Amino acid sequence: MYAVRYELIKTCKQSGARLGRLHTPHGVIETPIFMPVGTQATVKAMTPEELKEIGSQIILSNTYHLYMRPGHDLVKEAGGLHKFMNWDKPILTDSGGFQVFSLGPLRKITEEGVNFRSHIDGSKHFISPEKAMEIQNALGSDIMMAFDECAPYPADREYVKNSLERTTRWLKRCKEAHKNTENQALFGIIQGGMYKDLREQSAKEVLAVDLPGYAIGGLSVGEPKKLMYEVLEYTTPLMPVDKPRYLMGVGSPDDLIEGVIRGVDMFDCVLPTRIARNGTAMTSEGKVVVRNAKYARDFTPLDPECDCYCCKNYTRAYIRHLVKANEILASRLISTHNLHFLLKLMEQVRQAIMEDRLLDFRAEFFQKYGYEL
Ligand SMILES: Nc1cc(N)c2c(=O)[nH][nH]c(=O)c2c1
Repeated sequence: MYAVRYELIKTCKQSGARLGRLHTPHGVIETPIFMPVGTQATVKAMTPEELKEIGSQIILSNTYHLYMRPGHDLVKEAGGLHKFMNWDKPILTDSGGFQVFSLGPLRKITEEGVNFRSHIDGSKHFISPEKAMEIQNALGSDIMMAFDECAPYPADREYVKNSLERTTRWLKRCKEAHKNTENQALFGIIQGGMYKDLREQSAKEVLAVDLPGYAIGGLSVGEPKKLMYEVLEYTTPLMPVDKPRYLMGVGSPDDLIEGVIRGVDMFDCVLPTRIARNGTAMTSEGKVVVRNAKYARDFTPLDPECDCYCCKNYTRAYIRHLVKANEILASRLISTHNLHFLLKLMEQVRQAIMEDRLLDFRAEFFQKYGYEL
């Protein structure tokens, strides 16, 4: 019996996309779902109450960052991550591998694990699959990610093959080391870069490890969108239909829709909150870079079709003023809007799947947003 159970509700007749429910110890999640990213135990600029208000069902937090600061032992002493950050809905934690690998020259990979220096103070550290499990067990997340290596893009075939095979060996060590299996679900991660046969090999090896869910890693790492869609096209059909499929690091409106059409159930990305802090909003008519002078006297909402707190109460002119004045409220308002926009988009996607018209919805949305089909 796993801590997390996926229930397939319906498959869209028009697209093959899936409607599901993910049952977790902290509540049921309607899928397909977008997970706001709360790197350091906070979705930047948002309170948990505001996240719930805009419809967040689950959030993601980063193992590497919480290990570095304030430390997983402190979070455990506080009663776990849910209590520490006052969030009583589901939490997914990544394994830390991706952040550690992003440290570039500061890290050294061995079969045992990864030696690296802290991005905060340069101190030396080592994370192994066992350590990644210890940290996530201490955090108490509902879904824990296996310690893996996300191959860079581009990467040569031999590197990607060796890397995926090590990721498989690490996954087996993760499963062995995982405690608290009744309350925390471990997900495996399929790698293999942009090579079809290596994706098939990684899927075969990772899916042979019996787990409650699986992720597709190694995408959204700088490859062209079309290439990501192509890899998804032949990877998701290899995955079990009765378990959730999580595409890591993906979160633009077009990629979410294209991912769902290709059978993905879960997504996460820093994009909506990151671009918000740079003064860019996602709207029903495409991106609005609100700091642009053309909005100086635009007394209309960021998005005329949006019913979020930001769009109901503030104008582009006011938000532009806040951005130019580097006011904290700018990040708060645009983050609120962008997250609401993506969560609302996923609600519309779920409705379109229910009505067997997801491809029609894509055509309508792309036309309005300014995407090319
Ligand atoms: N784009 C990506 C974002 C991520 N957070 C991850 C990850 O955490 N692990 N493994 C991955 O391959 C990966 C890819």
